[in-house]
Amino acid sequence: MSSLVLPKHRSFPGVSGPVVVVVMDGIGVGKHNDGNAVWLARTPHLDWLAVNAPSTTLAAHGKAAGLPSDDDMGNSEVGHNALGAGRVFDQGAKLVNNAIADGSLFEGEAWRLAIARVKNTGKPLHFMGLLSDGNVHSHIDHLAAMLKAADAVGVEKVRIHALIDGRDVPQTSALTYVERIERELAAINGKGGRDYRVASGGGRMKITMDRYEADWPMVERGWRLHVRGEGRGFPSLEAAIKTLREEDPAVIDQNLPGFVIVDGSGKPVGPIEDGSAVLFFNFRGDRAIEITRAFEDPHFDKFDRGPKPDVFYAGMMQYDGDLQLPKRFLVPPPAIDRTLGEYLVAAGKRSYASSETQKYGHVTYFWNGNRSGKFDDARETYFEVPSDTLPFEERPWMKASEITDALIAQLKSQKHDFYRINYANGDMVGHTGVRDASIMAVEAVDLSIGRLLPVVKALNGVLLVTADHGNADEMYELVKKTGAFETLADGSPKPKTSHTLNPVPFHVYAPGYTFAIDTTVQKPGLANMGATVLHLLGLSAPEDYLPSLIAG
Ligand SMILES: O=C(O)[C@H](O)COP(=O)(O)O
Ligand SMILES: [Mn+2]
Ligand SMILES: [Mn+2]
Repeated sequence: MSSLVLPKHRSFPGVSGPVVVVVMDGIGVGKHNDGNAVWLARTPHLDWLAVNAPSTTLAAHGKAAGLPSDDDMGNSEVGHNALGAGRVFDQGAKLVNNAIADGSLFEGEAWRLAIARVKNTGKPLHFMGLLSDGNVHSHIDHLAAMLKAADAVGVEKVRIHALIDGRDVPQTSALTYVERIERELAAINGKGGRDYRVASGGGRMKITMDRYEADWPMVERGWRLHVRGEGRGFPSLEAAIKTLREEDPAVIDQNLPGFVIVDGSGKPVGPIEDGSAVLFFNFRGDRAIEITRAFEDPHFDKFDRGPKPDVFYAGMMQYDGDLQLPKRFLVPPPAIDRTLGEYLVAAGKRSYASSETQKYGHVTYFWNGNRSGKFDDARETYFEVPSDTLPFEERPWMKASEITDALIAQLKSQKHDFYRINYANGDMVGHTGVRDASIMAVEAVDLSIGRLLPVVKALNGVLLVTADHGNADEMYELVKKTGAFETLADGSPKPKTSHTLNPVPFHVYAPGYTFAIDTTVQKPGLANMGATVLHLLGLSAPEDYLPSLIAG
């Protein structure tokens, strides 16, 4: 293993104050139009930085973030991994594609044990996960490939627990995926001897996919539906979605209430019982960890699980390498090593990381290459501000002020060398599809940045302002070919809830220093952040890190 001790930077001794990175989650640089909440927002500080601070934009999606193609929008996981790791790693979406294409997924131990379990017991093989092609947490192609493979090896009974998306894909697109999966199931069942069906479901922001322990009752609701078969019954996934939409025409997919599928006599078709196997087919960890804990932790106390079924459980990936969660997984996760955080600890530098609950793991766990622990308790301080648990469009300022208060106090204490924070607003409010609330969200971030500027200046520090991917920069869906707004039946623009393909800003606020952007850097992207921070701290980056964005 190469040494973690880095030599001094060849020409720069390091700034005399702190280096601060602000990640404005979901604030990209998009077209100037009526759907761009970032452009529409009144942002005097970001505007000032764009004119007066060395600035550029960074690629934050597709291959620059380790995703299969440049049609893949960026997301928090891949974005923070790139920011914190100094290099681009092939990410879950791509690794799973490869493992399916070369067959290694089906040769792995987890798959073989799952199949063996259900063949021995005659119980169903359960697939749980996000039913869409968003490619952020999951991809429906992966599920389809596994269904075919299960059929090919003679698995008779399959049950699917479908989390409905509308957050990484258009806001009411669920039936597209329902139609696809029902087609796959019908093709398998049609040959005879198979009983493959959907067993339960619900909107991903209502059940199962909580993250960072923001809302355990969400996971409990999912557990009751998937495992115990307790919930409102419908004859099919399609009937459930259509009825729930009729009852509440304003509901968008991510917020659909949970349900179970029942047979003619009203009995749930697929509770998860002893002897079965459960494969959670999401590859991304943040929203997979809690349900995984419910399945695996013998001392689980976050809600009353009732009698825990004796099942074989595996995730698509291992979601947390430190905690070994889950123990079994279908595809090995990216081996993200030698992250910025680890190098800083080895260099004796002290770091502070903070956000509110919704993004807390982004600046800790994702930033550190999907490790939940610290590298060094003495040199690292992490601080979480509890997030609201109400709809974010109702509080678009979220906890930006509290994160800023804490950061300013820490900066003034002069205890740390490197600070990183994430403002969740642009992203979490952007995902609601409410444009006007998103404008306020961006303004709240700008206000907070305005408070940081004089503090950083007084300490002779440097503030780097960037984002992990776009979101609030496109609040209306665009017609691909023309770039015009898509419209709803009443002619109004169709709200967009997902991330964007846009680049993100990068500003270097460094009063008293004469930094310039290094314009020779090819295709600057998020993964250039690692070397940039090391440079500013007077350290030379490891050879395989992408170069610093600052000249010199
Ligand atoms: O999990 C989510 O909320 C979305 O799927 C992606 O958003 P994030 O990547 O910004 O967390
Ligand atoms: Mn994000
Ligand atoms: Mn997001």
